[in-house]
Amino acid sequence: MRDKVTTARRWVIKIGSALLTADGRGLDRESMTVWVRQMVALRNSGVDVVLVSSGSIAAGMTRLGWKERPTSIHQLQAAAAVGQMDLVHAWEGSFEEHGFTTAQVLLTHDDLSDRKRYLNARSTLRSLLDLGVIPVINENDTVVTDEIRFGDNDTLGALVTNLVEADLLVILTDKDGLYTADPGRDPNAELIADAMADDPRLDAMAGGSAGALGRGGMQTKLRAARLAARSGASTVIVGGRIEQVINRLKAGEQVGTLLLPEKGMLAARKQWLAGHLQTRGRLLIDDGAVRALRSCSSLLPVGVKAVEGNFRRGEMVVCAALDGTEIARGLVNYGSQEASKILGQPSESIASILGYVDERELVHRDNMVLV
Ligand SMILES: Nc1ncnc2c1ncn2[C@@H]1O[C@H](COP(=O)(O)OP(=O)(O)O)[C@@H](O)[C@H]1O
Ligand SMILES: N[C@@H](CCC(=O)OP(=O)(O)O)C(=O)O
Repeated sequence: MRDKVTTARRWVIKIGSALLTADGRGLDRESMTVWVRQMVALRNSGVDVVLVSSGSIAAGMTRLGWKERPTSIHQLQAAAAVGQMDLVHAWEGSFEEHGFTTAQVLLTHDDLSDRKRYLNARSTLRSLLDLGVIPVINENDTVVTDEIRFGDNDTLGALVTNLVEADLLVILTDKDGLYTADPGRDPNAELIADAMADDPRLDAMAGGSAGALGRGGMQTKLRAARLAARSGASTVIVGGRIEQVINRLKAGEQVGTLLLPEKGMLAARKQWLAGHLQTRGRLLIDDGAVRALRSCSSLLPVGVKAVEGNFRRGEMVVCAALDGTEIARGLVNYGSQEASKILGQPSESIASILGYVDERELVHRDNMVLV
């Protein structure tokens, strides 16, 4: 099941206040550099990374010397305005050490509910990703009012996952994952490894309240997983202090709780795939591959006879039989130049031909619609 994590090409990583601010002692810059190192490795392996970072209010409180979280919205907004400076400064400095550029993106509910602004935000984020920039997103706390704020960044993380069509939402928090009960209160609570996001039994388990610094607790993380599932994305809720947590997730290790979208949701993604993307090229496939695709298998390079067009990894291509009949469309795992080199070859040879392996499939069945 962890292949949903290892094969995901676009990750939204949300880091909560409880983790980022070292339990209220200001920003935990040391941990931030550790996560940055891993996010850089992820990016270098070809995965797009979008960071949703909380912590502005908590960082601002420390800067202003406040011990207690204020209750007045204006004081919270003032703290957020102060702390956001610290926050982006710390992320920027840390990514810069690895030669990566960051961008601050502050969003409000209105930005995502108004179609024009939604599309605008989407284009900007896509452009940033195309430029190889790491977007660092938070809620625009200074302008939102209580009634319209997301409040917790779990929800924001999920909406950003939908917005950028990410395959995976990773919620880093202060507990190792979702437990059968709040582990702070129940010593017998057990970690859940995998579940369907829509499993109703999870509601009672996530019922406990948030920690002192976070806003949502597990309830909002579960809701976020369900929101992310709407666009076919999986969610991992995992402890941000687990050593090498991002690297281990990428390697397929079973850390944290994986919440999967239901099958119907995947169908929705496929519907979207079918209707909304321009195709950039064509793969001509042999009869064996036609049969494999029609029985819902992935397309392997071995079944491809010719590559037409100029496309990049992640773009939509047509898979057609040798007589030109269109069989399927899907998102391709290798650009046209690489695809031409590995066509007709067994997947085991990809590494020796290209010098690296992204995926053994040319088009994975999850990213393919039969025509
Ligand atoms: N079933 C559960 N499993 C794990 N943690 C839970 C559960 N129910 C409630 N919690 C609480 O949720 C907290 C994490 O949420 P929160 O404080 O909002 O963190 P963050 O700032 O990372 O969003 C945990 O510290 C824990 O006290
Ligand atoms: N946007 C605000 C609040 C977000 C917040 O605390 O969220 P979370 O840590 O995810 O529960 C901030 O940056 O402090």
